[in-house]
Amino acid sequence: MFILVNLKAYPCDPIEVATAARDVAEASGARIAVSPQAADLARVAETGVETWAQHVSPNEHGSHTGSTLAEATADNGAEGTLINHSEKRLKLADIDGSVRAAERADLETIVCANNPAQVGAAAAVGPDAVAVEPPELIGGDVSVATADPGIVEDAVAAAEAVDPAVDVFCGAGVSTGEDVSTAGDLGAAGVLLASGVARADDPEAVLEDLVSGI
Ligand SMILES: O=C(CO)COP(=O)(O)O
Repeated sequence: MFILVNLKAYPCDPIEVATAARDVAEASGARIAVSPQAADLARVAETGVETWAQHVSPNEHGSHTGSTLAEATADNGAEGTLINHSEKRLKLADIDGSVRAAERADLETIVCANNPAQVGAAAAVGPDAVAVEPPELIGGDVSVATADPGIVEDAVAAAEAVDPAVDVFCGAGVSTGEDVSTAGDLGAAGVLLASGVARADDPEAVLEDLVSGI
């Protein structure tokens, strides 16, 4: 199980979380990545933790003010990127363009989706993985795998029907090792989470509990 911690725009210290994630990953052997704000990519990557972007733009080099270039993201230490997060929705053509941009820059990709139908569409674009995150459960206290196990199973089936090589993640409300374990039992290859770590008093303790569920 891959654990990806999305820091969103939470007011946490990205280096404190990155250092904790690096240490827990090293001690446990678990794969843990941290996805900070674009401006923090380089200093998060310098901690040695696996670093992911929250988004890359579909465009190439050129006159694209305000874009997040995949190549610049990779040059600043990112190894992968989320695309189409529920809080950063894209049109289908732009999801495709962002996946292609990430491929050019050798970034691993997870395309997010609200439900199993969108998971099928996202898988068709050819990312490394897709993630189902019901928007109504994001930021809440109940894990998607507990609140709606069927949506995880249906997402796994939807991706499998399109492209069995595409891994399926789930996210929303994940905060404990038991949540990780339940997600794995439903067929998820990993979890995305944010508030459970980014808003925790002791992020390292939460991460240690999370890896106990792998
Ligand atoms: O959006 C998410 C991860 O990308 C999930 O957020 P929460 O873990 O805060 O529910």
